Amino acid sequence: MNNSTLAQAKEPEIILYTEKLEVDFDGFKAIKNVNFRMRAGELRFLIGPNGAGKTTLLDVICGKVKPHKGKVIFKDHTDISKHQEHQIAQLGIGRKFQAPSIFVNLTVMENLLLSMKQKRGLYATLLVKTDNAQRERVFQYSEMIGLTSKAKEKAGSLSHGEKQWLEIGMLLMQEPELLLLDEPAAGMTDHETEKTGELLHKISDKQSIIVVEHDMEFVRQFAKTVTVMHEGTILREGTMAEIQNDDKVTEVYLGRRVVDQHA
Ligand SMILES: Nc1ncnc2c1ncn2[C@@H]1O[C@H](COP(=O)(O)OP(=O)(O)OP(=O)(O)O)[C@@H](O)[C@H]1O
Repeated sequence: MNNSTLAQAKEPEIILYTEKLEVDFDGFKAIKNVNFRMRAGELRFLIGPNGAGKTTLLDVICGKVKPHKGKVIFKDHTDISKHQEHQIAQLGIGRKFQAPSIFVNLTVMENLLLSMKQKRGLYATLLVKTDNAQRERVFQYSEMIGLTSKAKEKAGSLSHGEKQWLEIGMLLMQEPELLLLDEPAAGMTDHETEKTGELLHKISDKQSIIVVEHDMEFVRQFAKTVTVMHEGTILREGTMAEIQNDDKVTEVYLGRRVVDQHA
């Protein structure tokens, strides 16, 4: 790293950056020399055609995939590229996958309680009495995800969109500083999609978020900054207006205008 890169990297507002990141799957380079960088409080959308390396980049950040080369620097310059997934989660990075992994036979409130950062085991948490601070947190996040009125309903009875919000709420209960979300609005109704976008903006008041997204209408409506990936590299970065007028971006999306398609 040269001096100017080092100076930039030490800027306090940078929450995460990767340096010359490379992921190799048996000789196939899914990520090639990626220098990704984001500031605290950003809501960053990651887009790109199928196979561009978006999910792999999230997998590396959360520790699910180990890079072949390069670094992933989080917050206070900790290189998390060799950390285990649970260590990375403890450091403050939370990942939500596309399929919800909620406990369908437990209530919304119980699901949130179980997700709380604590030393007790899973079921001990449900058996012992919750204290005021815990109840306050459950209330705060059930309110944020719009499920306060359904707090006592079984998670299995929620709509698809509500299940996704519950899982985001469960992630928030762990108080991560950086959330990684994979297509959070996939399969949602228009109304649910709109509410999800608003929720992401609310969360980004305090936390940083990276969203992998295919739905260009959703990105257009809610993105502040967009990173476009293509064939394992970062092709472009900018506002949606800049991205959708970029010839190279249009070209990798098979000549169609980015705003008109669902990649
Ligand atoms: N475990 C793996 N083993 C081998 N190849 C993999 C593995 N995971 C991903 N790949 C390959 O790496 C490339 C990038 O995949 P990745 O899932 O990161 O792309 P993506 O941009 O998220 O695509 P999509 O939008 O289709 O989900 C693809 O060519 C994929 O086939």
